[in-house]
Amino acid sequence: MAYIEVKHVSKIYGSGEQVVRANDDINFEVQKGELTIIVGASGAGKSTLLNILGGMDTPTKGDVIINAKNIADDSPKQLTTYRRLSVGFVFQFYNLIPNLTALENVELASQISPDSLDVRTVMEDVGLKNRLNNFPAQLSGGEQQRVAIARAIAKNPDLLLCDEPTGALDYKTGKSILKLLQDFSHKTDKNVIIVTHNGMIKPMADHIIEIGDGQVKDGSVECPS
Ligand SMILES: Nc1ncnc2c1ncn2[C@@H]1O[C@H](COP(=O)(O)OP(=O)(O)OP(=O)(O)O)[C@@H](O)[C@H]1O
Repeated sequence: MAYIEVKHVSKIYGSGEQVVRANDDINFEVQKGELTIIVGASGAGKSTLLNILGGMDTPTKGDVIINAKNIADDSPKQLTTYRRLSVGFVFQFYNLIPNLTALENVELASQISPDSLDVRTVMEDVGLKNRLNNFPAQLSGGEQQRVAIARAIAKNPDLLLCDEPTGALDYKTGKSILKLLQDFSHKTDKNVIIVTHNGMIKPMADHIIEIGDGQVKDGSVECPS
């Protein structure tokens, strides 16, 4: 059975003449341990889909089966538990807490998970063992994104969702961030899903899902490993 099954998912915002079909009958499967990227033009519905997968939004219609459980049926309380225990998030602009050090930012997230990883080991894995006591403003963009990734990984989530994680970074720094995400997925057999405009990511993916006008396009491919 696939780790993720998205079946006939639609998300409709507004009503009457103001209706926006952000996702319009989306269907795909993702196998365990895959690094998946979701690509598509601006407004295609990528972030909406990522938010639904992460339990931050609910579909208007359809099933979102993650690890054999349909989160589309979940109550808000169940979704809170799902987000807390099963999902890590990485965003374009890091979203670190400015008055906490890099280490404290990661510790804070690890404290909400009963299955968290050793924070100092995670910081070392992302190449930041010498920057533990720096505040976000003292770190480069790439380093701040490493802290954000460490924060997401330290929770030990089954699913790591990234919305344009390299959007604010130069090519070389972006590539090193992607390698980090790829390593996480392949070494731990966990799922990473990256929403992006960045074509550079395509060769690193195990699975590419192309979205256009709220629908999965035929170009979507499962990449041979
Ligand atoms: N909360 C909302 N209320 C109304 N419309 C929304 C809402 N969220 C998204 N939309 C609309 O849904 C459509 C898809 O938006 P979405 O953010 O998912 O696209 P995207 O592919 O992630 O775009 P981008 O690459 O520019 O971030 C857009 O037309 C957007 O305006």
